[in-house]
Amino acid sequence: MLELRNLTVRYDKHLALDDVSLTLDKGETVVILGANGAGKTSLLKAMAGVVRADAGSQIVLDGAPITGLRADQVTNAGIALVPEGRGVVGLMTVEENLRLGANPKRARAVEAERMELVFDIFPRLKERLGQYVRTMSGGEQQMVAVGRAMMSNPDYLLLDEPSLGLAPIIVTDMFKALARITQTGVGLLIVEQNVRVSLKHADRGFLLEAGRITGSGTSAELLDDDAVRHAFLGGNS
Ligand SMILES: Nc1ncnc2c1ncn2[C@@H]1O[C@H](COP(=O)(O)OP(=O)(O)OP(=O)(O)O)[C@@H](O)[C@H]1O
Repeated sequence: MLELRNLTVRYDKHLALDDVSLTLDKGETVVILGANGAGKTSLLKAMAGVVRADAGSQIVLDGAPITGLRADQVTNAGIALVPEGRGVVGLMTVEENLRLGANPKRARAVEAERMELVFDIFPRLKERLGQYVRTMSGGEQQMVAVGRAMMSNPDYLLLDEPSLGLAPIIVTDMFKALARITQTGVGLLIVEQNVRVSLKHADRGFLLEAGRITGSGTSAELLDDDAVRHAFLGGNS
């Protein structure tokens, strides 16, 4: 289990995350819903070791504290981040991008086996191995980003707005691929503004407003929640 206990993040005097606590199990999908500037990216970056958490914050992986680890150490511990904007290398091919994600320290399976799993999840990547990523569509680039993160053999995958800028049909395909990833036992933490689609695919969710958790529940509960409807789904729709 991955646990956040009282996670607080500050940029100088600005409090971006205030005492956030939550848990994520292997094989489950949890979504963090929040408007622009709510702190969603900061939450994932703190978990991934990209930004520093304040004193008193605890990030705990299977009972062991991992607070303060560097990004590469967090990846070695089994947590992979798919950043906003995807972070793929446009001037490299699909294959080169995937190999960048391979992590010898977590080589429970050899690189070729990881690659086969990625092709199983995203068959198109196998067909496009030699294509330069910058020539790919947004949806295909998102496949490369998720595939690359999967190459590190993570137990937990953190995804920053995986649906951003994608057409609805592509978003549906992406969430189907993510569901396939959870079937392999990986836990997913997804931050999203696309409330309907993400709740449809998630087990549970949290509402993040101005750096604080203001609500939580199963996906069905959140879809039925007045505050969620009001904030994200256009009133009573
Ligand atoms: N490096 C930084 N320096 C100063 N302030 C920052 C920094 N990064 C984020 N912030 C501020 O922290 C708050 C939370 O930002 P964050 O990017 O985590 O929100 P978000 O929910 O991901 O927003 P968005 O959906 O717009 O990406 C915002 O007010 C933002 O301006």
